[in-house]
Amino acid sequence: MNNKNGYVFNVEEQTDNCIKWIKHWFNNCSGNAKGVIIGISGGKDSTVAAKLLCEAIGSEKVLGVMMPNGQQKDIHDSKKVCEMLKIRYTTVNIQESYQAITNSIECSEFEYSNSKSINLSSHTLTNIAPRLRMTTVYTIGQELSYRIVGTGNLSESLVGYCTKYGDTACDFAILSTFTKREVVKIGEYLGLPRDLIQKEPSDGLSGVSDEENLGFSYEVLDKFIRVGVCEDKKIKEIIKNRWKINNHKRNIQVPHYNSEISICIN
Ligand SMILES: Nc1ncnc2c1ncn2[C@@H]1O[C@H](COP(=O)(O)OP(=O)(O)OC[C@H]2O[C@@H]([n+]3cccc(C(=O)O)c3)[C@H](O)[C@@H]2O)[C@@H](O)[C@H]1O
Ligand SMILES: Nc1ncnc2c1ncn2[C@@H]1O[C@H](COP(=O)(O)OP(=O)(O)OP(=O)(O)O)[C@@H](O)[C@H]1O
Repeated sequence: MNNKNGYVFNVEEQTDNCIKWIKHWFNNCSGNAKGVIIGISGGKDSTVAAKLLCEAIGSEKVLGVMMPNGQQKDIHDSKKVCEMLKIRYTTVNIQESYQAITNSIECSEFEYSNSKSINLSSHTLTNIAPRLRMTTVYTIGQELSYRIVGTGNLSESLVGYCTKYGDTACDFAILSTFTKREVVKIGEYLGLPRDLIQKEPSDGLSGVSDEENLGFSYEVLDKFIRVGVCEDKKIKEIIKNRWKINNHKRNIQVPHYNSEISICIN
């Protein structure tokens, strides 16, 4: 892809740089971690991320965690990824925790509400699973001295298609500078099976594809990101609006009224 500023995605160079950065981060910035943990969903992002990790630090240091919420219809893809990459893996089913937290909240009394209780909407429920997965991987990671890998990409991040403190929570985010289509190109370059990296992107939460949820395709979004062009004016506005209203996920607000905060540790 080439834009007015001369941006070209050189897959070979970008993959190489990413692998070098992972290696550097792990060896120098991870606080002597023993390994890394990645949630393996069977989708393209975690598949490509897992492969990059294996190339960078070796498959023996990568632990995959499969976290179905009850039955997951493509769990065979998750197993296939772990076996293909020869990484150790485990399965933690989050269904019981999901039901427990949902019931506990719905059974609690809220003094301000007329009915004294709340029924969680499907939208709110959607974000519970990613936050339980975050709790799961951080718990295992702390116990094993392993660090948590983020698999979020630039496209999802720019339009906020991710759960705050859910799948966005990580110790290092290895795909964060790549658009969705660039992630696929990296996967192809690394020789990953087409059925895994051409799979239709889905959050595995809402029951529909990302593109149905968002109302535009990643092809359109990624072109807008890299080339600055979006032919459909309505979609252009939707994307710009999503970018604006989700800014809070990329920049956490802190007080700015103390312009000079004094910290004396030296
Ligand atoms: N202006 C503002 N300033 C500061 N904070 C603000 C805020 N507006 C909302 N917030 C906070 O953010 C919360 C809403 O954000 P959040 O909880 O993330 O929830 P939200 O953005 O409403 O939903 C997340 C979306 O991402 C999708 N998703 C999630 C996970 C994975 C994937 C995937 O494909 O991998 C997709 C999911 O299907 C859903 O459509 C609010 O409840 C509030 O606490
Ligand atoms: N069922 C699951 N088991 C383990 N990890 C999961 C599961 N669902 C989501 N995750 C984690 O959350 C991340 C975000 O989910 P998301 O659906 O965006 O990614 P993906 O499935 O890898 O790729 P795609 O967006 O192409 O479907 C995943 O990459 C994975 O690390």
